[in-house]
Amino acid sequence: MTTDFVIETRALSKRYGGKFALRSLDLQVPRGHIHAIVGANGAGKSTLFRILLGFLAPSAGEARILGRDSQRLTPDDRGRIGFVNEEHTLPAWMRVHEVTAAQRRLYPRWKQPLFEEVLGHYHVLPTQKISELSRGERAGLNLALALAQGPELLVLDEPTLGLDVVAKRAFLEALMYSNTGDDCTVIYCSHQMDEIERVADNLIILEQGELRTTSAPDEFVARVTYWVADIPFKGPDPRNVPGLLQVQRIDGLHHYLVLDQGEGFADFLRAHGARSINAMPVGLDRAVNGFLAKNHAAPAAA
Ligand SMILES: Nc1ncnc2c1ncn2[C@@H]1O[C@H](COP(=O)(O)OP(=O)(O)OP(=O)(O)O)[C@@H](O)[C@H]1O
Repeated sequence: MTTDFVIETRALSKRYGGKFALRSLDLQVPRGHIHAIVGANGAGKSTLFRILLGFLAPSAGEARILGRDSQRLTPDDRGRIGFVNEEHTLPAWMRVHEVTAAQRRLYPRWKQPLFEEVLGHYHVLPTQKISELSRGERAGLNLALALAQGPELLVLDEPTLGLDVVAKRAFLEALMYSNTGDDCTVIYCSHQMDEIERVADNLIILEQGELRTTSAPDEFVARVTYWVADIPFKGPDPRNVPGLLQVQRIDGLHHYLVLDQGEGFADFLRAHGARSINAMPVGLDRAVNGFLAKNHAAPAAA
């Protein structure tokens, strides 16, 4: 058993009929910090979470969470893990103070001041029914409940889906506040790169059930560059462009998004007749989406 990793999978596969949702995934998530999992729709993120939480059995391989086999979690193990998903399901007929009291009885490590601090980001009254809360308020309540359990690991499956900018900001601030002591590891999946850029310390990219890369978000961003070149005629055959993620021709200029290319890329463009060349950094959104789009549609040959 390795306790340095809050999550560890070995050759983890999940197949639904003829379709692989996870393919021989080897993933290690170290303790501490906020880890974001990103991937296109259907990449296997929710499947991974469901296996890790013991809701779903793998087809092959193993998954460990907090050092335990995810398929053999005890109630005590589950008490060390908080889970929030996009649905924010709580009993609709209960009042906020009733839900809170029930949770407080359930979790011996309950942290009332933290609960109040996190819920304080929202204008929720203790006497309100769950059914009366807005989606963002329900998300905030869910997060406050999950954090107040004092979990060692908090698993969030697209927790800010459908929230407006203000609710999203409140959610993220609460999340970052909770993580300041680093005694709670957060693993979180989202399609919202602006959020990930703000809160995540580590970026895990899944593609078609396989692990593509793990690194700090800014390290990943530094690997991707955007080049605009004035090349007469068609320019080089896209199949020969090193590290190509995307190419577009706009107003007679070639726009290239490339991975792992240094200054040598300018030489490549010059060798193909480029007259003016500009390299620009990109944000996480463009870097990740360019990376993921590469295998969705190969660039057409010139
Ligand atoms: N119960 C199921 N039966 C059959 N196929 C399934 C089932 N659940 C998921 N899949 C398939 O497994 C793959 C992974 O799905 P999963 O929900 O894990 O992806 P995801 O990365 O969470 O996607 P999204 O970003 O769209 O939420 C998809 O191709 C999906 O169609």
